[in-house]
Amino acid sequence: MAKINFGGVIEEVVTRSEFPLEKAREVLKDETVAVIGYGVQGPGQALNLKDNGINVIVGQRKDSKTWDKAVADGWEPGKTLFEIEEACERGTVIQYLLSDAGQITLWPTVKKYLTPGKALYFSHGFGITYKERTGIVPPEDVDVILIAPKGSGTSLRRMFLEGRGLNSSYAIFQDATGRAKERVVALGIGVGSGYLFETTFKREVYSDLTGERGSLMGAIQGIFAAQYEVLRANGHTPSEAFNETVEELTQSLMPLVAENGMDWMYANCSTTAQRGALDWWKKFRDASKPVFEELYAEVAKGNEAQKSIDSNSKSDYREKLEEELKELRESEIWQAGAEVRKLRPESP
Ligand SMILES: NC(=O)c1ccc[n+]([C@@H]2O[C@H](COP(=O)([O-])OP(=O)(O)OC[C@H]3O[C@@H](n4cnc5c(N)ncnc54)[C@H](O)[C@@H]3O)[C@@H](O)[C@H]2O)c1
Ligand SMILES: CC(C)(O)[C@@H](O)C(=O)O
Ligand SMILES: [Mg+2]
Ligand SMILES: [Mg+2]
Repeated sequence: MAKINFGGVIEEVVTRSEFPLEKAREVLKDETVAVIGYGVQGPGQALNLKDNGINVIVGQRKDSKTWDKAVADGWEPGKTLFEIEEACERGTVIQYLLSDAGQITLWPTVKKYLTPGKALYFSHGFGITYKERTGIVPPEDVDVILIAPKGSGTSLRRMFLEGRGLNSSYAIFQDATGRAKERVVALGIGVGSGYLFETTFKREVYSDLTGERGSLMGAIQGIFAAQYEVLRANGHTPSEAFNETVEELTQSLMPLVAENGMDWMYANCSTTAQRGALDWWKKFRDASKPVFEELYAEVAKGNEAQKSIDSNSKSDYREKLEEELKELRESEIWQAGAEVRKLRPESP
């Protein structure tokens, strides 16, 4: 494993050059990888594994939209696409990619097929870490492993097709066969990861729940809304407020930050922007840090997991969710955004 100095802290990572695809194929040559669930991660991981020459089948509920999607993606019923139970029976690696709530419901069924020597694979530390709440306790004679792509399943597939790779974390919760490490790393490379960094199930779920509620989605949406509302309240038009809040960030600055870092961005904007951004960032950090601390504490107590389990198990879950998503979709900022996106010269 390569030792990398991340800003003064040495970590070990697995790169594709030290664990090439040929090695992954060799490790997995006698395995049948059953990808259970074809929502967001399922398609990305299953298609990348297939294109990487791994023996993979998909397990999905019949008579569902996602079954039809799997067929449209080229999975063949009875050959590479099966009902969940049949796929679990055929798989030697069971990639448990149902929604976290679906994993709880289906656990008694899936557990039956975890015969000795199989591997149970997750892309989230949720089910295992919060086992008192999920009831997911695997038998002791199977490997329990995790590859968590750090991004959407949509990006996992898109980046793979572009010859790039999304980074993933990996973890071993249980090594029953003595092969858990080579299995998990081979699967990580097989699903198209750019490189792999080590974690535990607990650290994965704590950081993931914090990130998606925080700077990846929750906090950023909150900051977008706050700035947009202030600009609008002060007489700025929707197009001006949206461009100055979101469009410039995603289209101009973030690609540069992705390439070079925020430190470079600070060094390569106007002196005026530089002065202001240097003066204001600590104020924003200090204002938001207590919220992040509260968020992390809620995650660590299991309250965020419980909220998500409870809301997912309500009978009117879908309707309530649709109402909340509609509110976001119909908010002025995202309505303005839809128009701004259409005006991009490259838009169809
Ligand atoms: N969405 C992402 O991009 C992403 C990123 C990293 C990790 N993850 C993790 O990967 C796993 C899968 O997430 P996802 O977003 O792809 O899931 P999802 O919400 O898209 O659902 C996946 C599948 O679960 C099936 N399902 C849900 N409830 C079911 C039930 N009761 N019985 C049978 N099938 C059921 C759905 O039909 C669907 O095919 C989760 O552990 C998630 O935390 C997701
Ligand atoms: C793609 C995300 C936000 O990183 C993932 O964690 C999820 O749960 O969908
Ligand atoms: Mg997540
Ligand atoms: Mg995530």
